[in-house]
Amino acid sequence: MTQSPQSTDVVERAAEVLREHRASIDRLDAILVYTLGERFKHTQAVGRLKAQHDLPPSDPDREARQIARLQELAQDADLDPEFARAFLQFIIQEVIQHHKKHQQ
Ligand SMILES: O=C(O)C(=O)C[C@]1(C(=O)O)C=C[C@@H](O)C=C1
Repeated sequence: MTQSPQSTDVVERAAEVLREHRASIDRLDAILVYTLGERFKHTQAVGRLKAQHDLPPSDPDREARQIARLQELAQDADLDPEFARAFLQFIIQEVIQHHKKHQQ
């Protein structure tokens, strides 16, 4: 079956909807980046504190509580909890590498 060409109106409306979604995506990406920047400021301070007081870079009990909490939040937010877990784990691994550098 051949498709009938779409009217200019339909094509323009689709382009407008796409533009609107992309504007929201750009705004949310900026929020993510600024939020991560804020988070890393706190974890850098934690890293210095841990180095000063000879505390271990990682705290698996704390991580388990964070992951459980984030997975509940993810469910409420209609986000895949497994994705939320993997994302947090990825960030925490990066933080732990930073903490280790403070201790060298
Ligand atoms: O809370 C800490 O002790 C941290 O070092 C921060 C943080 C995190 O990024 O949230 C990182 C490493 C730990 O294993 C647990 C949590």
